[in-house]
Amino acid sequence: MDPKGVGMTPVLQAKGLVKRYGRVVALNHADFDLYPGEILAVIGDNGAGKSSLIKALSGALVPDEGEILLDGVPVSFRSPQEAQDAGIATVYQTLALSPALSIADNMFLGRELRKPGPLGRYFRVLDRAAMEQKARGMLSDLGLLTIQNIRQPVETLSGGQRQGIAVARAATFGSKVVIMDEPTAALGVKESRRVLDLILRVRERGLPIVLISHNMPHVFEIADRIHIHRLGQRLCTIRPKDYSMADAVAFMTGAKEPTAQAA
Ligand SMILES: Nc1ncnc2c1ncn2[C@@H]1O[C@H](COP(=O)(O)OP(=O)(O)OP(=O)(O)O)[C@@H](O)[C@H]1O
Repeated sequence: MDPKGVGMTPVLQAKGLVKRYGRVVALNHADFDLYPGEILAVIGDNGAGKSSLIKALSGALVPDEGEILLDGVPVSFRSPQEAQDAGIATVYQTLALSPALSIADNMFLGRELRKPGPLGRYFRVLDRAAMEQKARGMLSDLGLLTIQNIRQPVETLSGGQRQGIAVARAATFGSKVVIMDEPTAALGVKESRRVLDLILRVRERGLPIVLISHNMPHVFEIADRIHIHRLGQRLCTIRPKDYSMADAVAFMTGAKEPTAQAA
């Protein structure tokens, strides 16, 4: 599928990001564009600066130079919370879920619904029924209702199911962008399949996704565009249908240079 949003204002954009760690330049005038409704994969060799880029976009790192724009408006995040509040939801490899809490509790962690009226307002009584109903609705929208019991503690779920909860949570709360860092790295074949399907379903709902992955078959299967990062900057972006996986790896490692058009 062709990315729908290319040519429109990027949902999330970075221009000339620089991040130095002493003498190491992790980001060397890096640019980034994510368009509405697309799955953008970010690939690059170890140490190329992918994590630094993602951290800058998600508020976990403050760049030394450069600009970040959300819906065309310059933003500067001083913490991941600020980025999240602005609509940038990040699902990390090490998931920020509380294992002992239920699925519904995890989905509403920090955003609990209270009972209407004085019970909720003054006595802070949680509206469990409403949370469970909303959680169930969201999971079923995303095709995740193989999870039978919304009250079941998250520690009883598989890795793929946990990713599902984290993504559902990210997709529920007014997010504009979902960033997923190596979502399938720790998963088996079947579970990976489910997570890839989930990413496609999130796109169907209109949310653009940034997918950081070392898994070329996964990237080539689901990405609309691929941002290739090398030596702290964006080398080029390609469409999977125009190039082979071998080409992408060759660009990544520097074995081959992209055409002027891709660069
Ligand atoms: N906190 C830090 N302190 C010092 N150097 C750092 C720090 N974080 C990253 N770097 C350096 O910055 C460069 C880019 O690292 P980054 O983690 O962004 O790359 P990456 O593409 O995500 O790599 P990988 O695929 O291996 O995770 C590397 O040379 C790394 O050693």
